Order: sequence, then structure tokens, then C-alpha cells
Amino acid sequence: MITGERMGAVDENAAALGVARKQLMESSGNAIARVVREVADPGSRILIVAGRGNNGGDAFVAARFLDDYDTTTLLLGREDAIGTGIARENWVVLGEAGYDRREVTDSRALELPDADVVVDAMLGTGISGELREPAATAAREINAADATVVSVDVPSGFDADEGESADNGVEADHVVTFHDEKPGLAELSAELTVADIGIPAAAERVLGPGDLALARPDTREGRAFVIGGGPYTGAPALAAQAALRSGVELAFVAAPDTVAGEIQGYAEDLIVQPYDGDRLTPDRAEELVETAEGYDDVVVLGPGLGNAEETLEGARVFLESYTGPMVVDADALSIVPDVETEATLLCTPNRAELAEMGGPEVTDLREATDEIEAFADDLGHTVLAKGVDDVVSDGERTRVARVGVPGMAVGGTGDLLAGISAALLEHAEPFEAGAAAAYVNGRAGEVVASEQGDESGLGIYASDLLEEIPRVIRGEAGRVSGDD
Ligand SMILES: NC(=O)C1=CN([C@@H]2O[C@H](COP(=O)(O)OP(=O)(O)OC[C@H]3O[C@@H](n4cnc5c(N)ncnc54)[C@H](O)[C@@H]3O)[C@@H](O)[C@H]2O)[C@@H](O)CC1
Ligand SMILES: [K+]
Repeated sequence: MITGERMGAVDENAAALGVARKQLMESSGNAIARVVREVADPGSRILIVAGRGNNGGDAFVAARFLDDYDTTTLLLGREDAIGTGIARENWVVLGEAGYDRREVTDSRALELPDADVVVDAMLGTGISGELREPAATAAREINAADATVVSVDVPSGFDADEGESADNGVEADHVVTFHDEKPGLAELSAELTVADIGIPAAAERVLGPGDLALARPDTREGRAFVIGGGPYTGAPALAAQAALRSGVELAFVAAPDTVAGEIQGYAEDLIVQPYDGDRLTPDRAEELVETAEGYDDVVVLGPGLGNAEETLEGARVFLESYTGPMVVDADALSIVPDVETEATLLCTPNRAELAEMGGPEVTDLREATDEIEAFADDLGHTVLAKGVDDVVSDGERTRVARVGVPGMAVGGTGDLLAGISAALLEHAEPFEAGAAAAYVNGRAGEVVASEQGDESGLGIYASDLLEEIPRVIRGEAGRVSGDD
């Protein structure tokens, strides 16, 4: 089962892996033609009614696979109104190669030629609202015609995510959908074919630019609240700066007053909020919950906190009473398995922390994806396990990041990941945010390594990555992971 939004992401990942959208369109058109052959007697009349998007483009391809029938292709609109380059190219081919193709430019004059089979390719997943003209008139005529109706991807007017049809939508006898079943299609009485169009499994499983698109911030928004520092000072500073570079408006660091000045000294862009003492304690944690809840912050709990008993007790107090979204990292992770929390957690353990939490003990996370999925399921929270290859799972879905360079084993890259994750949690659920953050962090490492002239990145600093994060998030440094 796949939603329209996720389908777009998988499609983008496939393109980054080298399977261009036009190739997928060719497979889709082929699949449509196969179903038409199943329902059409030899020599029968086939009418393709196409819209101006890629749904129509799929059907232009189908026309080429149906030359042995009496096939006519109608475009609802003019050639120059076709919305995408690949659909237009496939329309132009039909003209160049002498197929029977016609533009319908006046819906009042729309009269469908008689046909035995109608291919409904007016609207696919790009639909919004009731059908507008000329599609509305065409749908009425298709529904009134005495022909078998084969719909491309979805019946035109049908919202396959919600399972709802526009009042004036097409009534299909057959639906040929692509790659995977869509949530709403089961509601229909039409016969359903799910066609494999050659999207590589890695486009679903391995993180790519499509996964980033599902969590990409479109506005600068939100506040990150990093609770960290005490024995260490660099970690909270890196996490908070990474959150700022990933789109939050403000990044706060709540830290013991013994180290607050030092943390502020690293970066004037951070708002450091000192509290009394030299480490986090349960009393302080209670106050911090109030602050975080009051401002709807996304919290990062853990960077540089250390593992003093009092501090871990403070982390427990925080987790027990905070109810918002948060990233849990570093020493605070050890508390998560035995705490009841209403907070929405994204846990970011390294391999050692994962094992300590009760997860699998492995050197190669990629070989433990099933165990990590089962562990996330038991834990009841999303887990982003970081290693050479990162693995993210919410207990039902699991993806692998194959971006990054060996030099990212340097200290601090995990703190960046926590900060990026926090910023993306402003825009997406933990699974999508964690997946996108792993991709962004790895890509930033690749870009820095390449700029420094050493592809393995053996001399990079975690802080070198900060400046690259915005460009990676915007997608200007896009490259799918796993294409090597
Ligand atoms: N991975 C993918 O996403 C793939 C998608 N493919 C095809 O691409 C389709 C989606 O293509 P597009 O995004 O171009 O969108 P569509 O082809 O579904 O429709 C877009 C067009 O419909 C118009 N429109 C929107 N709402 C309307 C309404 N209520 N009344 C009348 N016109 C309306 C828009 O202005 C636009 O011109 C899929 O359904 C599928 O058939 C395939 O080529 C295979 C791969
Ligand atoms: K359709």
C-alpha cells in the first residue's frame, strides 16, 4: 500500500538511482495496453481520453502498444497546455508517427467517438476537487457510453489516498495502478491490476532525495530546545547549531551555569539558558519541562549531559512529564526502555547505545534491519540507529541510509544528526524526520569531503558540515544514497 505523497518520493529516489520518470512512463503505458488487450476483442475500437498531466502521458505511450487495434487518442486541451515535458514528448511522437490523435479545444463540441473500450487517462493523482471542464463533460460521456472503461492509475476524479470520488468522476470497470496498491482503491468495485513498472526496491528501502522531500522545511519555523552539557560542552553547541542550519528560528541550549559561558562562546547565534549547578538534576528537569511545553519547542535531550546518576534521574523526570516531540540522544537514551512517556520520541543511538538499550549488538547495522525493526516496535518509539550505514525504523517501516563518508566516524557528527532531526521534527513525524535527517547529515559529509579533496573525509570536523546543511536540505547537492 502506498500513498500519493510517498509514491512521489519513491519516484524521485528512482530517478536519482538512474531510472528516469520517462522510463517509468513507458512501463506504465505498456501495462495499460496489456490490460486493454485482456478486455478488447481483436480489431475493436479503442478510445483514449487523456488529460494534460502525466496520467495522460501514460496513455499516449499505451497508444503505441495498441497499433493493431482501431485506436484514437483525444487530448483534452491543446498540445502547448500539456503540463510536463515527458507527456508532451509522448504526445508529439503520436503525431510524428501518424497515429490518430486529436485535440479537443471546445468542451461544448465534445462528442466522444463510439468505442468498445475507453481508456480514462484524464486525471491521476494530480486531481484536486470536482472535475472541471472539459474533463467533466468527458466523464459524463464516458459514463453514459456503452464501453468497457479502463482507468489509468485511478478513475479520474477519485482521490486514492482518501478513497473518495468526486460526484462527477469516472466510473471504471478496470483500474490499472502502478507499483503498489493505493489506500482508497479497495473501496471500488472495479477490477484492479497493480502493474510492476520497474521501480527498483532500493528506491523504497534506501534513503534518497525523495525521503528528504517528505520532511523538507518550506518555511523557517519553530524552536529547538537542547538540554545538554555539563561534563561536555561541544555536543550541545553542535546540536543546536545544526538545528539552526536546518531551519528552526531559534535554538536554545539549557545548560549548567558552570559551562553555559563556554557553550555561548562557541556560537553567538545560540540562546544559552544557564541553570544553577554543574549538571542536570531532577529539580532542574521539572523546570525545563515547563519551559519546553510553554513554547512548543522540539526538545533534544542528551548531548553532553554525561551519565551521573542524578543526571539520568533528571532525564527520567523530563521524559515522564514532557508530552511534546523530542530527540533523545547520547546518555539519556539508556533511560528510554524503562520509562513511561507521552512524548513523541525519535531515539538516535549509536551502535553501543543501541546495544545498551537492549537492541541488537552488531557491527554492521544494515545486517540487523529486522532486529532493529523489532526493537523499535517493542520500544514503541522511532529508532534512528547510526553507524557506517544508518537504519531508521518505527517498528513497521524501515529504511537504510547509505550516504556519508568514512571520516564521519569523527566525534560530533551524531550531535549534528540530533540537531537536524529536531528541526525536521517541526515539519514531519519522527520516522520521516529521522529518515530525512540521516540523509542530510550523510550528504553534508560527502559534500565537505569532496570539497576538501579527500573523498573519504578522513580529516573533516563535524563542525565543517554545518555550513553545507542548508544547501543539502534545499536539494542542490542531491544524490541518492546507494548508487555506488
Ligand atoms: N511515480 C509516479 O508518481 C508515477 C506517476 N505516473 C502517472 O502520473 C500521474 C500523475 O501525474 P500528474 O501529477 O501530472 O497529474 P495528473 O495527470 O493526475 O493531472 C494533472 C492535471 O490535471 C489538472 N487538474 C487537477 N485537478 C483537476 C480537476 N479537478 N479538474 C480538471 N483538471 C484538473 C491539473 O491542472 C493538471 O493539468 C499518475 O496518476 C500516474 O498515472 C506514471 O507515469 C508512473 C510513475
Ligand atoms: K485516470
